[in-house]
Amino acid sequence: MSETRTVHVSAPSRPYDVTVGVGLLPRVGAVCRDACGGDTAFVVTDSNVGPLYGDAVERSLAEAGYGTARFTFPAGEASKNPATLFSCLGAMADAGCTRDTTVVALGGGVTGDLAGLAAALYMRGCPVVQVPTSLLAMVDSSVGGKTAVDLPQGKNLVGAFWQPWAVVADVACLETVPGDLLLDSVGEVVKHGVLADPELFGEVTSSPVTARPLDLDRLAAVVARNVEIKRDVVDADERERGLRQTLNLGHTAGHAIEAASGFSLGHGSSVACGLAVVARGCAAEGLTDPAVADAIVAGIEACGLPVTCDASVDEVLALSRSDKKRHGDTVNLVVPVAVGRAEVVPMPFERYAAVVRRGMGG
Ligand SMILES: NC(=O)c1ccc[n+]([C@@H]2O[C@H](COP(=O)([O-])OP(=O)(O)OC[C@H]3O[C@@H](n4cnc5c(N)ncnc54)[C@H](O)[C@@H]3O)[C@@H](O)[C@H]2O)c1
Ligand SMILES: O=C(O)C(=O)C[C@@H](O)[C@H](O)[C@H](O)COP(=O)(O)O
Ligand SMILES: [Zn+2]
Repeated sequence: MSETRTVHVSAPSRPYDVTVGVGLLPRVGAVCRDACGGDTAFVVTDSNVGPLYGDAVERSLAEAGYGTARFTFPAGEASKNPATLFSCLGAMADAGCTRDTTVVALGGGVTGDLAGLAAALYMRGCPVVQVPTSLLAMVDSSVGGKTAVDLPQGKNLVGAFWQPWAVVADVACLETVPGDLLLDSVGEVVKHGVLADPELFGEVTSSPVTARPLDLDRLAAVVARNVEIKRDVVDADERERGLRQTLNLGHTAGHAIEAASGFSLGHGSSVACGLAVVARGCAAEGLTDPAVADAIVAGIEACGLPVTCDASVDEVLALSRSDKKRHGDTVNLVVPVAVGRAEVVPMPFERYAAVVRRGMGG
């Protein structure tokens, strides 16, 4: 019998539980009943996840007394845009959803971000329960309340903070995730290790968590540890005024690398690559001990994640200009100072450009 772990998030705007374990999908309805009440649920999912898990989740919701409707969009980052968001909102209106309807975000980070934003907007806000099915969504995006869609100008440019009412992470769902997508998610796990937990970093970089057959109990423990790391930051700084900016480690360059690839490189791989670029560049610029940078880059490589990319320095810098951590000419760069600690260092854009140039070997 596998252990079920509960991590409590005490975000000032809304406290909630994150439940992590094996075989939890049949509990989704009961969790929604306890956390949200109401009598209707609207399941948002993508074209890969819906056919796999949509029926099980709707069955559980029906058993808990909910009438259900479902919105399915084409899987992938290309759908994380205002057009899909407004289709989803229109489908909610067509289905007669009210303010008491619980939105159930069933899928990866794209689904969670899109459905979370739809829930924040529909009738000025209705409950959302995150049911993450990718490793990335379990360890990161389902927790903390950031929701968003992309614009052609950049990632996550339209969004809201909207904490979920509950999160249910059933690691058994990871069995159906293709190998390359499962590996991609490890980028955010490595990031959490570098931010806060040298032991986690050592564990996941020395022994792959994505090796088949999957060790679901180990994965559940890894997911719960990542959720605790993120929870500690979100509890302290829900609105990203200070400490939460550290969760963006690797993202200033990473989001640019992701966009420059036309989103063919996954978010986790882009973050891993952005982290490698920043670690090398910060070492070259005297901001990070070179031994720390070497350990980070070696760890990323050991996982099988990229430490270089096809994008040019100019492309990465141009795309970095729309980053949300830029204030005027100042970039708040998250600098890895040790494996287990990062600091936000404000710097002029030109200094950030030097970090990126040197980190990319330019
Ligand atoms: N809100 C946040 O705090 C936050 C944090 C990190 C990342 N993100 C966002 O999350 C997104 C990346 O998330 P992602 O990697 O989960 O992307 P995703 O949602 O596109 O999922 C990746 C792929 O895996 C498939 N998939 C998911 N679960 C599956 C399952 N159990 N079985 C089979 N296929 C499955 C999806 O259909 C998709 O094709 C990016 O848009 C990123 O910006 C948000
Ligand atoms: O939760 C956060 O805070 C994060 O920064 C987590 C990131 O992994 C995530 O990719 C987030 O969506 C990035 O936020 P953004 O504000 O840089 O778009
Ligand atoms: Zn991220």
